[in-house]
Order: sequence, then structure tokens, then C-alpha cells
Amino acid sequence: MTFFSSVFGASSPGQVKASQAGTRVEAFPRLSSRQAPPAPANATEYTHIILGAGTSGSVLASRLSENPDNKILVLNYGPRVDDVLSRLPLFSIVRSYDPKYAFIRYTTPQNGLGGRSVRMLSGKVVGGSSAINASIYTLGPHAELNAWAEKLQAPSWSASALESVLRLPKHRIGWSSNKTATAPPAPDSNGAKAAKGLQSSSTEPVGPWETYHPRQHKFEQTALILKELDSMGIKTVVDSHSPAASSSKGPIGTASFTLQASHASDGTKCHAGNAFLTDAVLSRPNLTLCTNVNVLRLQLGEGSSGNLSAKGVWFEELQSAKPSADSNAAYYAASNSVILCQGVYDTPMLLHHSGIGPTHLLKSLDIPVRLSLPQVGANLQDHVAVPLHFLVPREKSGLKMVEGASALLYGIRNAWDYFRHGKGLFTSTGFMESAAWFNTQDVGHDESGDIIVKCADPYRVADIELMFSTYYIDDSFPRYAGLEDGLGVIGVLVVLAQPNAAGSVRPASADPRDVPLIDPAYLSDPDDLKRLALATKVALQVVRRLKQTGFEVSPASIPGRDGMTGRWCFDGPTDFNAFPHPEEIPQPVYESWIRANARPIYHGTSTMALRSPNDTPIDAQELTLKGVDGLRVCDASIFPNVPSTHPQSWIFALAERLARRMSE
Ligand SMILES: Cc1cc2nc3c(=O)[nH]c(=O)nc-3n(C[C@H](O)[C@H](O)[C@H](O)COP(=O)(O)OP(=O)(O)OC[C@H]3O[C@@H](n4cnc5c(N)ncnc54)[C@H](O)[C@@H]3O)c2cc1C
Repeated sequence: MTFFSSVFGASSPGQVKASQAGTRVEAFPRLSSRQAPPAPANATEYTHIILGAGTSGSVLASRLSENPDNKILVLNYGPRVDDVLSRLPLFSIVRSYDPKYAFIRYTTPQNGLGGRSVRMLSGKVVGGSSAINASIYTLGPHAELNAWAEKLQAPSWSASALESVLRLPKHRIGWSSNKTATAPPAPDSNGAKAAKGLQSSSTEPVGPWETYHPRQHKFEQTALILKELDSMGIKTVVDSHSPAASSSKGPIGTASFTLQASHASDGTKCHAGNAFLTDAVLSRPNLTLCTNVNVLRLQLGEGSSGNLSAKGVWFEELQSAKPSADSNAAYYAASNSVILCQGVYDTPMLLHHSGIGPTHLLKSLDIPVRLSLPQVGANLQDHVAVPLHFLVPREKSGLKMVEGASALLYGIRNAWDYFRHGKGLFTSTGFMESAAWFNTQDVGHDESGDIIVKCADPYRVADIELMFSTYYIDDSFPRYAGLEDGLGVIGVLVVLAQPNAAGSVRPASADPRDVPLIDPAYLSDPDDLKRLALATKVALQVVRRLKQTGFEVSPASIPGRDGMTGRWCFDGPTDFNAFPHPEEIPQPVYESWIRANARPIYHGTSTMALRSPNDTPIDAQELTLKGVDGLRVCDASIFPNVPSTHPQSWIFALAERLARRMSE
């Protein structure tokens, strides 16, 4: 492999072509969802076929193939990639904007966002979305898992039942090589206890996934922000990971902490593909990974007691990033056990195209209905977020690393830190250094009228996350007024972690190659908008307090201020650097600004949601689709609702648990 291809995107070995994985069938109908030919009699047969080598699919493929009696086929849309960019935690997210590596789709016009259609991303390559994501690894509150377990009457979803798989990732705590940065605040009692719990970690095997908790910040404001959050009532925990090790209640709901990343000790980004589908795993004779294929539909036959039964899978070869429109050939592989891991959009889409879904929808597309399941594709939930930007001296912003005379120096220094020591900025979580979770019900005021968080129960599930960035959060990198004077940019992303709104994903036509219609119904619920506005006030208050400590910071783009001109659009301050009290900004200004600026952060879930024992398409314990023998679903689509946390940790846990269950 040349240096160029290694850096910029050559595929790596360990993947076979469609012709090696299935039986070729000519003249497969283009509108295959309306009519499919019978399965070929002599098709290659597998014990399990896993659809999608993404976050959950990679785990399942690796674990199930540990048993040599299992013959496993994994089909994935994109290639297996292991080049330098994919290994850098800071830069792998750049790949999410490249159609070779990611599905780049747009939502239907969103009324809640002023009619805008916004970009939706998900991973195509082996490792799926975990391979192109921001590498942030958080364990959500146990209270949330326990509430789900109760709602579903499924003890296997409780935190204690999942404990052994939640603790599988190898967790490291360390110091960055950056000597100039400040240390985080001293441990609180919770954190100290937790850190102790980690050191005496159990003797159970851990990995292959690895996570890392940095103990030193790359930007001095991170420690200052954590301090301000703490004094506003959002307590700092030293290692959000570790309470799971030491407390039966698990990671808490209201907390702030330094964000943890998923990378190995040499700095290599850990994603499901490179952690679970290593060269060694792929050399197992009983595991076949077939990449660059589009799965078109399931082959269904008669099952037991009036059920349908999974019999196999139809797929086509992709010549490039796009499906080949000119070929009518398809491939077929047979199995009585199919596990759907295609993610929140493509799992329900495959079911729709196989005739499983809401009757009225399938009929409207002339897709023959095999099984009426109204929940398929319904209930799409996602975190919606508002970016706020502020101006700071250039040396306090990540901008110093990408612009101006200092950039080359920083680049060389960080490249040295990374390639020599596996440390430094290149291992960070996309310039996000810290985050805070709280519940809007706890937001109040102190005697002076300042906003604080009066947290009655730290274990209550948060409905808001604030993510503090040392750089732009807007990938159009606007040239805000003030930047010409040598200032830099930092940001806060205000995330609605528990939206009420739920939308859908559905096919645009009976052609499985067509882009799905994605409608997350962002901010369609009035309460969602109100809570996001309140949380935006809290975020502004944090940064305003930072300014009051003497830190140089002023608003760039916040509600009521046009970042490009520096003008206020309400009867606000006239001074360019003024930082109004958040309560001075009128509520309608917040609401219209949020509708105009809110964006997704690609945490979609729940399009096959387990909702209650009587209203669920999936068995909570076995993850089998009701009414179809031999068909399981295991990916982000099955969460009862979008979790308050970053979802990948729980997707791993579900996949690990299913693999164990299937191996019993
Ligand atoms: C840009 C971005 C940033 C994110 N940042 C974070 C973060 O920092 N932390 C965090 O916890 N979460 C993050 N997330 C969310 C998290 O990565 C996802 O929720 C999670 O990885 C989804 O896992 P999954 O198994 O459901 O699906 P995926 O990992 O998306 O896997 C689906 C797989 O199915 C394959 N597939 C789909 N359709 C077909 C088809 N027709 N034929 C064949 N194969 C198909 C795809 O190629 C893919 O490999 C981010 C997501 C994105 C997109």
C-alpha cells in the first residue's frame, strides 16, 4: 500500500465479493419489493446471516464466530477501511461527510425547524456509525435502563442484568502529554470512590473495545467551565465511567465531566470494525465478511404456528458508492437465522421492502403485505441540538491549530505527540472536552436572579446535555465579526437529550435503492422547544459566569445576535462585547433562533421500538421479530426511546448480550 492510499482511503483486506458469498441470479426485478423470483435451490447456506457490519453487527459477527460450528455471513454496504485518517479519533468524523464512508441523506422538511431539511448521517463502512463518529464514549444512567426494564417488564434490560457486558470495554485513565494545560477539579466523593473501584477492577476478561478518560485538559477553560457548572449545581464527577463500578445506582443523571474517548493505548480510534473484526477474527474459516453490497430484501417462507420464517437474503453488488442501476443481477444466501443490524433507518427499510410494516404504507407503494406491523419505521427519535458560539482570544480556541502562523507548529507538535506517544489533540473527541447533564425540571434561580440547577435527585435521568467545544460546532465555519481581529471561536452545543417528538422513516417507493424518507419531527412538540430554550439560557449563564471570573469571552452567535454582523436583533446591548443576562433575551427570540439554528447530532433510535409488553414488534429478551421465525433485530432501532446519553455504549452492550444469549 502506498503512503497516499494509506492516508487517504484504501480498503483493507478481509472482505469478499458478492459472488464469493452468495448464488448469482440473473434478471432480479428492479422493483424487487413488488415481486421477487423464487430462491435458487442450490444456494450457499449459513448458520447465521448478519445484515450490516456496523456497531452491533461487528460485535455479533465476532462473538458468534467464536464457535467453530457456526458458519457466519456478514453483509455490509461499505468497505472495510483501515487507513491513517480512520485511526485518528479527532479526524475520523471527517469521513462522515464523504459518501464513500457514510450515508448522507436529508430529512423531509421539518416544520419545527422552520421548514428546513437537515442532513442526516450514518456509517457505511465496516464498523458502521461507530467508525465515523465523534468517538465520545459515555455510559448512560442506570436509572434509565431500569425504567426501560420496568416498562417492558423485561428484567434482562435492567442495569444489573447488563452490568457484565457494560463493563466489558477496557477503561483507562491517563494524563495527556500536554504539560501546559490545567488539571480538572479535585475529585468529589463520588469520583474518588469510583476511581478506587476501577483500580480494583474485576478479573473478568475485558475488551476488545477500549475507552480512555483524559485527566488533563488541552484548553484551560475546560477546568474553569467545570468549576462554574459545579457552583451552579451541576456537580463534577471525575470519571463518569466509574460509578458503574462502585455504586449500584450507576452513573448519575445530573453531572459534568471531562468527556471520554474510545481509543486504544496507542491512540488508535476504537470502533466496532477495528475492535471486533480484526484481521485475526476475519481469518476464521467460519466467518465471511462481504462488503460493498446492498441488501435488497429478505426471503420469507412459511414458519411454525402460522408465523413467517426467514429463509435467506437477497443482495446486489455495488460497483461504487452508488447502487449499480444498470445491473439486474442479484445474489442470494440462505439461512434460517437472520440478524438485522442495519441501523435506525435501514433496518426498518429492509423490513418494509420485504413486506413487513404498516399495511396502509405498504399498499400505497404496491408492496405485497406479508406481515402487518404498524410499529416498523414509526417512532423515530433523535437528539436535536442548538449550537452557540463565542469569541475568545485565539490561543484559547482550536482555531489556533488550523489557521494562521501557529497552525503548522501545532500540527507538527500534535502529529509528534500522536505518532510517537499515541497522545495529544489527535486523540480527542472532536474538540469537545467536557459535557454536563441536567434535568430542566431542576432549573431555578438564586436570590440574585441568576440561573442555577437545584438538583433534588442526582440520579434522575437528564433531559439536557451541554457539550463544551473548543472550536466551531458549525461545519460551515462562519467568519463571525471579530475573527478578523485575531480572535478565535469556542462553542456550546445544547442538546435535547429526551425529546417528546417522534417521527418516522419510510420508503419513497418500491425500489429498495431509493433514499428513504426520514422525518424525525424535530421540535414538533411545543414542550421540546420550551425545554431547549431553557437549557440555552443555562448554557449562556455558564459562559457568562466564565466571563465574570475574568476569562475573556463574548457572544458571537447566540439567540438575538447575528454573529456575522455582531448586531443584536432585539432591544439589547449596543456594545459589541456585551454579554446580556440570559433572562434579558425575550422568549420569542430564543424560540425563533432555535428553530432557525437547531440541528441533529445523529443519535437516531427507536424505529423498531420496544415500547411496552403489548405494543412491541420485538421480543425484549430474544430480540426476535414477532411473527417471523429466525429473524432478530439488534441495533439502535430497538431502544424504547432515544437514550439520554451517547448511544454507542448501550448498542455494544445489547449486541454483546444477544451474542451471549444465542450462544447459551
Ligand atoms: C457523525 C456521527 C457522530 C456520532 N457521534 C457519536 C459519539 O461520539 N458517541 C456515541 O456514542 N454515538 C455517536 N453517534 C451515534 C452512534 O455512532 C450510533 O448510534 C451507533 O453507532 C449506531 O449503531 P448501529 O449498530 O445501530 O448502526 P450502524 O453502526 O450505523 O451500522 C449499520 C450498518 O449497516 C450497514 N447497512 C445499512 N444498510 C445496508 C444495506 N442496505 N445493505 C448492507 N448493509 C447496510 C451500514 O453499512 C452499517 O455498517 C454518532 C453518529 C454519527 C453518524
